[in-house]
Order: sequence, then C-alpha cells, then structure tokens
Amino acid sequence: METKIPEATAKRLPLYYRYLNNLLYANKLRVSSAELAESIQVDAATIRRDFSYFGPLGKRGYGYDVHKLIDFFKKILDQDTLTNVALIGVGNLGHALLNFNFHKNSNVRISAAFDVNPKLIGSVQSNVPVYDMRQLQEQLKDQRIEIAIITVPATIAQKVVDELVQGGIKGIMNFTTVRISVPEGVRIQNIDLTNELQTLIYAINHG
Ligand SMILES: NC(=O)c1ccc[n+]([C@@H]2O[C@H](COP(=O)([O-])OP(=O)(O)OC[C@H]3O[C@@H](n4cnc5c(N)ncnc54)[C@H](O)[C@@H]3O)[C@@H](O)[C@H]2O)c1
Repeated sequence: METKIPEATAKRLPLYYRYLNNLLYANKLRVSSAELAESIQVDAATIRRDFSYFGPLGKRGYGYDVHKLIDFFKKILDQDTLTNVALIGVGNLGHALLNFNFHKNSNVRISAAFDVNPKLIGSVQSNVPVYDMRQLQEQLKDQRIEIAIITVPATIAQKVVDELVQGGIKGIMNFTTVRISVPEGVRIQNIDLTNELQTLIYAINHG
C-alpha cells in the first residue's frame, strides 16, 4: 500500500472495519456515509475524506458496498494476519487483559505472558501460557513477537523495557505510570487510565 494515510485516518480504520462487520452480520450490503456517520459518531465529510485516500470506493447516490469496503480494509489492516503480542506482568491488570484478549473482530491476540512469580510460571491463564522472564528472549524470537504490553510494577518498568528492546520488540503498550525511554525505532503507547478519566470529568464539568 503506497498511499500515505494521515494518522487520524489510520486511527479510525479499525472503527470502520468493526462497524462494517456488524453491518454484514445484519445482512446490510450497502451503506451511505451519512449512515456510517451516525453510527460511529464521525461526521460524514470526514468519512468521505478518509475513504477518498483509498481511491473510488463508493458511487454517488448509491453509497458504499459493504463487502467491498470490508475486503479493502481487511487488506489495509492486515486482518488476515494474526499478530502475536506478549504481556509482561500477570498481576491484577495483566490478568484482566489476558481474560479480555482482544477477541472480537480483531487480528491481535496475546500469545505469551511473562512473570517472575514462581506460582504463575508454567501455568496457563485464560488460555495463555505464562513463561519465566528468563525465557523472554527465546520466546519473543520463536513466536516472532514484536509488540508487548507491560503491566509490571512501575519501579521495574524501565528494566523490563530494556529487556524487551534487546529482544527486538518494536512497539510497547505501557500501562505503568512511568515515562519510559526507548531507542529510536521503538514506539511507546502510554495508557493512563487516571488521565482518561480526568479528561472525561473535565469535559463534563466544562460543558
Ligand atoms: N490495577 C489497575 O487498575 C491499574 C490501572 C492502570 C495502571 N496500572 C499499572 O499497571 C501496573 C500493574 O498493576 P497491577 O495492579 O496489575 O500490579 P500487580 O502487582 O498486581 O502485578 C504486577 C505483576 O508483575 C509481576 N512482576 C514483578 N516484577 C516483574 C519482572 N521483573 N518481570 C516480569 N513480571 C514482573 C508481578 O509478579 C505481578 O504478577 C502498575 O504499574 C500499575 O501502576 C494498574
């Protein structure tokens, strides 16, 4: 795919994809940008602009062919390929994420979890095997894992990240509150639930 898609558009793609699958499930084969707009709360002009990056996908007055869109987004999102993800730290939050495991309409799954707790090592939690941290490098390589989620105590987050980087990890979803540093070429996505909640509260209080 040669087209350079703006980041904001790229972020909306999984949303479109998931909604289109729901339409297909409900036997709806055609959809207009106005209908899409109402259902996913993105305005119709933005949707048309987003779709325009991918060439002519719809016809004026006819709307978009749901099958065609799904096939198209599937390719872009690489939905045909399952991406294996590692989870480091099988505590409260780690367990919740393993249990959730990104099931529906998703091309990702946590395939390996890691911890240092002997009670957890060697066990299977929500169908995911828990390995000893000492097996990290070997497993990342064997399972071709390039993405990791960290749910470890904040104090050791940087140390764990360094090990992940050494193991060839390219992207890290960081649930800890520390801002970790990584070399160029490795991407960090920080998830701060307190921040999210405060943003919501601010929005409610300031109308
Ligand atoms: N619990 C929440 O609701 C929540 C929400 C947002 C963020 N967080 C953050 O997520 C992180 C985890 O929170 P939690 O409540 O799940 O903690 P927890 O103490 O329940 O779990 C941490 C896990 O990490 C493991 N661990 C410790 N050292 C390790 C190492 N070197 N390598 C691999 N695993 C190691 C522990 O054995 C434990 O299983 C914390 O940094 C916390 O601030 C938690």
